[in-house]
Amino acid sequence: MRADIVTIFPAYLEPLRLSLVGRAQEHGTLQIHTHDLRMWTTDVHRTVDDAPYGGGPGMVMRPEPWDAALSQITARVADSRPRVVVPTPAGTPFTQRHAEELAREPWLVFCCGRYEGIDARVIETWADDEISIGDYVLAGGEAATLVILEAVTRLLPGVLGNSASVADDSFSDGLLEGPVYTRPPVWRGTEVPPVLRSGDHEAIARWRRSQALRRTLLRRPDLLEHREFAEADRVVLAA
Ligand SMILES: COc1cccc(COC(=O)c2cn[nH]c2)c1
Repeated sequence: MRADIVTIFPAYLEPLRLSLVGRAQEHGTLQIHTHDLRMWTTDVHRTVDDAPYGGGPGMVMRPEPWDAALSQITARVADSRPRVVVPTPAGTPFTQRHAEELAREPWLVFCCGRYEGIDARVIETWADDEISIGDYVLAGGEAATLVILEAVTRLLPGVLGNSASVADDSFSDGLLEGPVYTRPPVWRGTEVPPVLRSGDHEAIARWRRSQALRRTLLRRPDLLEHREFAEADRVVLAA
C-alpha cells in the first residue's frame, strides 16, 4: 500500500516512522509520502487560507493549493487513481469495517484540513471519503490521519506478528473486547478468573463471549441493535 499525506505540518506525521507503521514501511508493506501543502502555493507568503465567504470566525483553506497538490500527487501513475480521504468532524463515523475496506486499497491520499476546513469545491472535486474519528473538533486532520492509518496498517498482511490477533479484534464480531489477564495468577489479592487457567478451551471461549456480550450490553447497547443472537447469547444478554 502507498499512502500520501498532504498537510501544512509534515512534522506532525513523524510518529508514522515508529512502531507498527514504521515496521510496515521497513518491510515494504507500506510506503508513506508526506507532502507540505505550502509547496503548491505561489505567493511570497505561501498563503493557504483566506476569510470565509458569508462571514463567521476563523479561516478556510483556499482551493488552489489543494487542487495543484492533489493533481500532481495523483498524476503519479497513469491508469490508477488513489482513494482520497479527508478526515473531518462532518464525516462518516470511522469503524473497523471502514478500516478493513481501506486496508484493501492499493493507494490512499489523506488531506489534512486545518482552520475551519477546506473549500467545499475541493472536497466535491477530490474527496472519495470524508471520515470522522469521533464527535469532537481537532485543530487539524493530522491526528485523525495517524489514527486511521494505524487502524488500517495493522490489518495489512504480515504487519502484526500474530495474525490471529486481527481476527479476534474488538469489533471483528461486532462486540467490545472483554477483560484480558496475564501473570501473576493472583495480584493484589485478586485472582485471574479460574476458567482462563482451566485449559478447557470451549469453556474459555464461552466465558469470553459472555464477557464481551455483557460489556457490550452495558457500554455500547447500540452495537447490539438490529442483530440476531443465538439462544446461548440471548441467555447471557437476558441475565
Ligand atoms: C477538513 O476540515 C476540517 C475542519 C476542522 C477540523 C478538521 C480535522 O478533523 C477533525 O477535527 C476530526 C476528524 N474526526 N473527528 C474530528 C478538518
